[in-house]
Amino acid sequence: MDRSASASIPSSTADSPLYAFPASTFSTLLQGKPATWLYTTLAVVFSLLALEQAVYRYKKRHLPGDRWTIPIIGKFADSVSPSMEGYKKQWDSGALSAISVFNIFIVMASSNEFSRKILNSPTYAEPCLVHSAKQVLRPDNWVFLTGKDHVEYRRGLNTLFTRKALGIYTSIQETITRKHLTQWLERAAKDPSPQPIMMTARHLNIDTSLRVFCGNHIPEHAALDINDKYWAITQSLELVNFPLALPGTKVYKAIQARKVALYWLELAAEKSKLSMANGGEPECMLDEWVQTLSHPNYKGKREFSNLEMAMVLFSFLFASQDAMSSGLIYGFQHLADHPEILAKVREEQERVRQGNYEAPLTLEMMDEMPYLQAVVKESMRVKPPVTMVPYKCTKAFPISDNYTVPANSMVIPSFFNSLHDAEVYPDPERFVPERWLDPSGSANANPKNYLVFGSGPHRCIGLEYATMNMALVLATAAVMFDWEHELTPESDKVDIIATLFPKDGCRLKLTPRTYA
Ligand code: HEM
Repeated sequence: MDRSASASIPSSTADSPLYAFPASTFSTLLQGKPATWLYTTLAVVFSLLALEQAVYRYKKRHLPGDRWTIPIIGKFADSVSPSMEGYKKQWDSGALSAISVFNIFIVMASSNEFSRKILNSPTYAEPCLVHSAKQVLRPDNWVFLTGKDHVEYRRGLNTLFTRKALGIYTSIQETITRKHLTQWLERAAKDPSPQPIMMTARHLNIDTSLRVFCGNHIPEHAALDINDKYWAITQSLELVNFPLALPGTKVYKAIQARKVALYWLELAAEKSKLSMANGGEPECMLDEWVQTLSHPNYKGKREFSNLEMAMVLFSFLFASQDAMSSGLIYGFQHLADHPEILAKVREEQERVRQGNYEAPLTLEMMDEMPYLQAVVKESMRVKPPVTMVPYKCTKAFPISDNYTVPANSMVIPSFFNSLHDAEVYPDPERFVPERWLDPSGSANANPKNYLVFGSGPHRCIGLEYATMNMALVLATAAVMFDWEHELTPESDKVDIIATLFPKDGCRLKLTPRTYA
């Protein structure tokens, strides 16, 4: 899920030792002294600032990190414009390291051991999305459930990602993908110069998601409207936002966008229920879900209102839109930069499709494409869409023999170092899909290092769907056109907009492939 963030500030994490300044100390300052209000105020401010430093140092103990924190704002400036270089410096400073932003004490975990430990310790730590998430998703969204409630709710959603369900989604994905890639080619025919695929790939993804989730229960103009407005949601996922959702702010715009999306998704749930009640065949995720709910075996279990269903679908959109777009854009970029690998993808396509490039892909055909699957896996290893997820310690967390993360701190497991561990992935910066083809090779022998989708009770619920979608788009593109990457000084630089994107938006020149 796009919990990718870093030193973002969860609303609920406000741990305010500073503001618990005892009143008795305050009055002592005044007693029997000719202190003016100015002196008093200065004394209070000075004491608070000193206390801030003392608390920071007490919590940090021996962890690497600044010896002093910048008063009040801490590392706020770094979190406003995050850079991969900045993060890498932090991760490389130690397996655990400390920072503070607006008095929220944050422990960054960069090693595989500690990152996994946080993700798999629900009694000590639970996810806390970026600050704006509760406002954007609504606080009653299921993704904010924890513990047993979360496990039970999530169990009910597994039915949406069974192999049978994925089979239904494949044909929708295939249709939408072809439609969009054909439009890409039509635009390229009018203007053959390289164009960034940042927004076109995002549009392809959201259209695919909406159709997979809602089929034809959502009208075309509504899907376009949601796509237009969704960018406001992505922009609101900044690490730090203006705290009040006042008109004109990013969070306000994102809330308006969510209202539009929820309106259409709720209507789609209603239409799906009607269609299934009238004996329709399931054609999308909603239909699959409604059928499961009306099955005799389901009797007596939890019911879902139209609004609840809409909120679940919205959480999927929220979780997937940025991560899938990032994954797909880097998939195109990696293949363009490695023509020898793209050639092998095409050889595999030729073998499986047996010369029929128009025939729709099926799940069974995708099963016969191990090289393509290795490409997708490797692309996300080299450039993980989500590099870290913020968690919050619900109580003091003895994470190692000599360090306990204080209660209410934020802990951020990072995935980058696990995915770039040279012992598991030799030459880790290189894009080498072959490393996944050897079943006894170090990449396959160490599945615990592959944290692209997280780990533990909150591990990504949509991972099969996401990887299948990326594979399907790249496979279809590989047979429809050639793409050339226009290298710019920004191509290898990373923009962190919730997830990772190439700074220049990945500029591609497309040329249709023709078959005799
Ligand atoms: C390339 C695409 C994707 C990536 C890289 C990705 C990555 C992640 C990560 C890292 C997490 C947090 C895991 C943790 O805390 O241990 C997550 C959670 C989640 N993801 Fe994904 N995700 C992707 C696509 C999707 C899709 C397509 C869906 C739904 C259709 C989805 C739905 C979710 C949900 C609902 C959660 C929260 C699960 C929970 O809290 O139980 N994601 N994802």
